[in-house]
Amino acid sequence: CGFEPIFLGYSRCVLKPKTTEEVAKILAFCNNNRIAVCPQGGNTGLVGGSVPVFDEIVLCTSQMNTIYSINDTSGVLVCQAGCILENLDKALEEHGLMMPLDLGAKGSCHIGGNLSTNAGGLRLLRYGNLHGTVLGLEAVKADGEIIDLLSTLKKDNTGFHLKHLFIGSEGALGVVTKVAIQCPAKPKATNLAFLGLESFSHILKVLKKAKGDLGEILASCEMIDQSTLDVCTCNLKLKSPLAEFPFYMLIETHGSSDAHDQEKLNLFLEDVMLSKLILDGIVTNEPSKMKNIWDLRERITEGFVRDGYVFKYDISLPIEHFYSLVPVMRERLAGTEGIVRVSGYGHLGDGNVHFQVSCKQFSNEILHQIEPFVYEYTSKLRGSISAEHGIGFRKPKYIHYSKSPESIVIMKELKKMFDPNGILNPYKVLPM
Ligand SMILES: O=C(O)CC[C@@H](O)C(=O)O
Ligand SMILES: [Zn+2]
Repeated sequence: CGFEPIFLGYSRCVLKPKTTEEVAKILAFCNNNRIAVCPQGGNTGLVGGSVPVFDEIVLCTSQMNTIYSINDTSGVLVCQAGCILENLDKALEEHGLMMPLDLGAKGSCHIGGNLSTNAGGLRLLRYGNLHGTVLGLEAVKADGEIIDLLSTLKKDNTGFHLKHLFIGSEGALGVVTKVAIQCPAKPKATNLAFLGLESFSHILKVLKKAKGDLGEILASCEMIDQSTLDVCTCNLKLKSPLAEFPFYMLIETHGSSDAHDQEKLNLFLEDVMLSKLILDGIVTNEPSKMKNIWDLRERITEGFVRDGYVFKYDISLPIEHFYSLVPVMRERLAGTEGIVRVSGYGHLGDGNVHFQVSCKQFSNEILHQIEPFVYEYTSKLRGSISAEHGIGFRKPKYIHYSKSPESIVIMKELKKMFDPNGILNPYKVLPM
């Protein structure tokens, strides 16, 4: 999982059920025999949630890949949990639809894993997170009981909204087996701007202006700092269409009329150029050019790996502080041997920064200079210590930096209720 050696897993048994009933039988057996289970989708997570760290049985959803229905009119897709995100997108394309979420791992991540981790990704700014787009789901509790919450309705206020308990609980309360999700129309027009900027204060101004001027067509707003872009250009040898600048922004628009969208985008770009908010920029709607630009963003994770060891932090902060941790940490780590780069990039439009410190190899000394400082810093600003990657195996002992003692107690009570024997993803998500 991910690229961090601490997540090397071990398991003697991988089970690949095809149906919900098979999942139910496996869990009932494991529950009765007190056998720990690690639910696993595409195993693309970054916090070790899908890794069997203590010889758990792996319950892998890769054989559960049936699409049951796609409704052209309502836009509702119903499928099994093991469908690969990119395959769903391709299937929807024939119906003029697309998945509401998109992430770098789309070629291997499973929709069930996406739900279980409440995956965010690159177009959350426009289409919202899975708590909004998932209409219903089916899940199996630790004791094998099947919970049918597979509504396809947009509106349903009959009682408690139980589906939300399974979205983002990282397989600790149950295994998601089926999904009903609201899919938007595939945009007829997509345009992508790649901008070079001089400072983070300019980025904030451009973000505000993009929200105001592009309004309903704004779909993504990502930022990358220069040292992060270097992992793509130097480590992966990707080509950037712009010269070097301290910061970059990717702004994608989705709309129904190319002429209308381009007019808006061009006016916006003219303004930000004239007012010197940006230093340079290009805009394109050519699929191959858009792909090359998106590669500079989507392949960052892969690029960082080539530095050696990467300390990764996935943080939500109030927007004015989005980048503030980077200079603070650069100062804190100045002169420390073995550091390759201290960088920040990520989902600017959602206030979610991916803060990374890469070094030639893992070092305890560097780790202790970063942690718990990074969590304390985030907590003081009332940010989240895990904005989209979850808690997994990596962060249970830090959850208190983002959650109050009272809410941790409620989470533990819920866990006891859903999984009294603690067989589902033990030692993950919740602190001991
Ligand atoms: O590698 C990471 O830390 C971030 C991965 C992913 O969330 C992204 O936004 O590219
Ligand atoms: Zn991300």
